[in-house]
Amino acid sequence: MSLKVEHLTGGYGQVPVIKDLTFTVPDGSIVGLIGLNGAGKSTTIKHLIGLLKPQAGTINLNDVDLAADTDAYHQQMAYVPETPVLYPELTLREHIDLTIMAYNLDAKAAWERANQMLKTFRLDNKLDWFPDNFSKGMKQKVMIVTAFMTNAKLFIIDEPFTGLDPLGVHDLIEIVEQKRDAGASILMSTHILATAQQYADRFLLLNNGVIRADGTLADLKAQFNLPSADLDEIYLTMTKED
Ligand SMILES: Nc1ncnc2c1ncn2[C@@H]1O[C@H](COP(=O)(O)OP(=O)(O)OP(=O)(O)O)[C@@H](O)[C@H]1O
Repeated sequence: MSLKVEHLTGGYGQVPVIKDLTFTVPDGSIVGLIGLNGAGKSTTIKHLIGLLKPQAGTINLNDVDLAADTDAYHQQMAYVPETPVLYPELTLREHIDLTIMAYNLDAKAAWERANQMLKTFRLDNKLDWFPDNFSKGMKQKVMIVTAFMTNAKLFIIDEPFTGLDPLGVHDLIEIVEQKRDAGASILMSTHILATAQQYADRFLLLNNGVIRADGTLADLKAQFNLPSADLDEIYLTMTKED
């Protein structure tokens, strides 16, 4: 079960950006996708959400193959992009209703989940606002609510910590941990290593489009032979290898 990626090679043209990636995001775990600017994190994510077509390899979520059954795959996953994408002509309430339709959710239960998160993010009194009236962080929170109100098995979050205030980061982590504890798989790309180290169960270190290391912090310490290092030191060591 969970997300299984095998021998994934892909990118934008003939020359691959990511090369032969094999990894899993197990059920009930938060995996941090870590790498320098240009390492291939966003390209990997674009493949996982079906925006790019692999040159080789397979992407499988709970036995549903992305290439073979794209709709069933998408029903099981939710994505929070780095830059919020909202419909300018729809209110916050209409974004929630649209998500209920797109994911075929039970409206009452979904609204209960959404209302809880809207309250946490202090957006519960802004249901009739349009996206133009929201700040960047507020738009990001709307994206988080519409993703996490679904029953997705896999949540992919691209660089979630940069646009949120510290309280927002804290609230997001609580929401992510609740989903993890309920058995979901979460993959998040980030440069904020201290936060990643605190909350992720496993890490995937990408360097120049290949996986340099994969595992828990203890696994990484062993792989890099740095028994007392933190994620920051391990990451810096990796970047100096080139
Ligand atoms: N639309 C595109 N067309 C062609 N090449 C691209 C495109 N987007 C990214 N690339 C290239 O793919 C490589 C990996 O980029 P990617 O955006 O996946 O990196 P990243 O790890 O997400 O970096 P960052 O931390 O800066 O977001 C880079 O060499 C980049 O130049």
